Amino acid sequence: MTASLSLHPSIDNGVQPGAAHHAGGTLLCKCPSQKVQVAVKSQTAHNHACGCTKCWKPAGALFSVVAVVGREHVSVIDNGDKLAVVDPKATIQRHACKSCGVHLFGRIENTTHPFFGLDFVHTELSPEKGWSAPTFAAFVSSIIESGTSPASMDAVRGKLKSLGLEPYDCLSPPLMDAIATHVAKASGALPA
Ligand SMILES: N[C@@H](CCC(=O)N[C@@H](CSCO)C(=O)NCC(=O)O)C(=O)O
Ligand SMILES: [Zn+2]
Ligand SMILES: [Zn+2]
Repeated sequence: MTASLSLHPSIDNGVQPGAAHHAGGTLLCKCPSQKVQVAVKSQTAHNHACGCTKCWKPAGALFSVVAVVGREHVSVIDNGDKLAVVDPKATIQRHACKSCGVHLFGRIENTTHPFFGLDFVHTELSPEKGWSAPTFAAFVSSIIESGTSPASMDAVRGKLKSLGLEPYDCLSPPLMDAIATHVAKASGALPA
């Protein structure tokens, strides 16, 4: 791999900072007409590049870029009949457009999951600017599961670091700590 290595079109030339005040926007699928439209009426959080095999990636991208937002801020506003859940057994139920394949939002329905209440969204699907910027890269080693050569991983991690996106092979330490804290409170190892 070379310096022209492409990770995702929204970060390849540098990460754009988010706006201090951002009211949200509308996510659009990639159909030429009758687009699925999903309103997200809040700024997002924990935006990250994700190398896992399950998150939606634009054509040719090695990574998805995905953030979370409270599910109460997410609503389908048009052409919702085109949506279907990609894998009903997955923890994150990704609602995708049946025509173009884009994932409009991923929802956790398990009320005991540490991230219950948060939806996963790809804000590149919105024409609005100012969404929170990605701050790390998750599940980096997972791009091998999609066919990336292990020999490319030094270059991939190097480019992520050069973009200021620290690479992790799971989630970031604060998110892993939050998950572990939730588990410990549920088991009684920590006070609830
Ligand atoms: N190696 C696997 C990892 C998949 C995975 O665990 N993905 C995470 C992160 S998705 C957004 O950060 C996850 O929480 N998945 C739950 C789910 O997808 O339902 C692979 O690459 O497939
Ligand atoms: Zn579509
Ligand atoms: Zn993912």
